[in-house]
Amino acid sequence: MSARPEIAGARRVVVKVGSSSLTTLPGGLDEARLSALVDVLGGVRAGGREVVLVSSGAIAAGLAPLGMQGRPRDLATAQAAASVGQLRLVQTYADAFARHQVTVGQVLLTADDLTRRSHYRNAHRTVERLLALGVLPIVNENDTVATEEIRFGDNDRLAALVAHVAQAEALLLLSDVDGVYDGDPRSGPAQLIDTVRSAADLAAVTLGSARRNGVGTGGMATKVEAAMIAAHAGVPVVVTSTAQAAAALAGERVGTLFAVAGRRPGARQFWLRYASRPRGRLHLDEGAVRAVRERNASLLAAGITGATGEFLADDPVELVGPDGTVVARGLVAYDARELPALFGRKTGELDPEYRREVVHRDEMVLVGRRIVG
Ligand SMILES: Nc1ncnc2c1ncn2[C@@H]1O[C@H](COP(=O)(O)OP(=O)(O)O)[C@@H](O)[C@H]1O
Ligand SMILES: N[C@@H](CCC(=O)OP(=O)(O)O)C(=O)O
Repeated sequence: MSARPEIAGARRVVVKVGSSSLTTLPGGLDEARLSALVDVLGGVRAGGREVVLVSSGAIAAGLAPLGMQGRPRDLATAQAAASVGQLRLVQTYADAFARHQVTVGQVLLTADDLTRRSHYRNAHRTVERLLALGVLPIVNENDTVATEEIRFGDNDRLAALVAHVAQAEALLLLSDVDGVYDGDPRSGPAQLIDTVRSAADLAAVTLGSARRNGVGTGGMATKVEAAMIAAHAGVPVVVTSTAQAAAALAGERVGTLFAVAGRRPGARQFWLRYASRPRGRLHLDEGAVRAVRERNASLLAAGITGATGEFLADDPVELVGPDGTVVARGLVAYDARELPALFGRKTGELDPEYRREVVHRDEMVLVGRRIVG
């Protein structure tokens, strides 16, 4: 039996690989390393498992062809580099996977594709259909159209969301370091962490950011945050180096395992907690806060004192207590402009069309539990 049966037994895996494993600053795309990873994933596919690849590297792969020396600081140039680099990246993958008789498909996502619920369902359907057709989806952020405000920013978090979208049974976060250490191994001796079962296991850990002059973006902090999100959503995660990918997927004890820390939540609950972007706020009185927090109740108009934001019915909003604390997140049943006439009114006093809950319990998640740190 393997050391990590939950990884060895996973039939559908999401594998995320970072820029630092695929590219070098002076040379651009490192085809030998990319090809070595494809050989591993080709083998995994031949063994009957499904793979979704989340690959960074578009911007880094575009630098050398454009004669650029470093990662561009301005958005427009980074987008231009991504436009050139993404094409090279997927073409190189397509050629390498073809040698394993595996067809690949490109899936470019913007944050909006996951923060809007209808788009989220659409992304799920697309990935599901690609897998059903035997295609290996290669996912990246759609850098050429993503603007600063709407970026995922780092692909580690994107990979955690994709693991949920794809209903994966394991997530592998690959980088140039073989696991999570108790301190940045570049800055001195550090100890590898074998397993993380809760945030407490990371209490004494220092997580550095990516090298300033390197090609990666997030460093270990974004990987750990992404791993915690996935583990809380019922997906076990291994953080390790690309060189150890085969061993990790075979369930060997390499890198750092983030053990499953929660039951897999429903799609809507997961989406609300981790992927949605609130479009406004509802201000609750004390009674409403207690009802929502302690009695598992839906939010009724009677307990709302005000609202801010330009939201429409079915948008995600934050539910805020009188002291400004965010209590919950939920889907609001009315447009912002309809609400002021309802505030503080008992349900029986309202016109029949306004008698439904402002936020239904089934469309709400309580907030206040930090998942990292
Ligand atoms: N506590 C830590 N444990 C392991 N690596 C760390 C830690 N803190 C910082 N790092 C650094 O994070 C880097 C990986 O992040 P990054 O360059 O963003 O990777 P990628 O491009 O593969 O996503 C490693 O090179 C490592 O030196
Ligand atoms: N979408 C960007 C990747 C951003 C990113 O997260 O990079 P990395 O830290 O290397 O995983 C690109 O393809 O260049």
